[in-house]
Amino acid sequence: MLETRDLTVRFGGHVAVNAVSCAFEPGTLTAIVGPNGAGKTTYFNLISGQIRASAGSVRLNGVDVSSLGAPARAQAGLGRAFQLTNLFPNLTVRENVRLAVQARAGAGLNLWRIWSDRRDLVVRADEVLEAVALADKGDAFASSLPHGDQRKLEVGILMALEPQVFMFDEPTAGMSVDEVPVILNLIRQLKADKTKTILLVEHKMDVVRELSDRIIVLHNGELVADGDPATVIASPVVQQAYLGINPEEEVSA
Ligand SMILES: Nc1ncnc2c1ncn2[C@@H]1O[C@H](COP(=O)(O)OP(=O)(O)OP(=O)(O)O)[C@@H](O)[C@H]1O
Repeated sequence: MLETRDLTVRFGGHVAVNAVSCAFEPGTLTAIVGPNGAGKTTYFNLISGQIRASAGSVRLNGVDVSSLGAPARAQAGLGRAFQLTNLFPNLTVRENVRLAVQARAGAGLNLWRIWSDRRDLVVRADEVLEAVALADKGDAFASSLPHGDQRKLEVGILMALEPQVFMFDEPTAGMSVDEVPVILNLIRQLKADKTKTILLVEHKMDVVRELSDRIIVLHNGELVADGDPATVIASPVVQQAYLGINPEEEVSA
């Protein structure tokens, strides 16, 4: 469904993502891990079109989308949660979700005109609010929500847009311990839909271990490991980067 071929970006002399070739299939959740500065967010930016590649390509359903900007890639089915930047702070929670539902239905963005005769859209918006556990906060302004609820709303908006590819960049960052399970449950629900491809950048290895079908590891912009979670987590590069364990010392100890 989604593929990067030799995807590369240089910032001045620095190669932040270096010839990364990888294909992502529907029905799988792939975690992208690696130490700080490894190029994970930059790789996401290249896929979603926030930045243009210096070389290589991004293909969606076999079509090269490399020349498209971020909005066109979103329309083509690449959905990315943007850590709160895609919320409308002065609209209510329900209005935020409704706008996304409307956009998905191709019904334009006039919040006040459409709702009386599109009961299906109302129902869908309410379903999404239920799914992200925000049904009781539908009338609150997005700006008034605590951080964790804003992150849930952001996921709700993404769900309402029904992309083919869901991209989550540290979806639980800044959330309190009791809020984390809600987001993880949502991602689990999305995973159950075998037509969706999910990419997840996440530092918390327990989350990665639990959710992912596959892990790829970036290091200095390069793809250095790719495989099933157990194998990749046990690999020297991950042990060293995340757990501070030097496998050679372990062996000699
Ligand atoms: N716009 C930019 N201009 C110059 N350098 C950049 C730019 N964006 C990223 N970089 C550099 O590219 C490298 C990769 O950064 P990136 O944010 O993708 O890493 P990351 O793996 O997401 O890190 P973290 O886990 O800390 O978020 C870093 O060295 C970073 O400083």
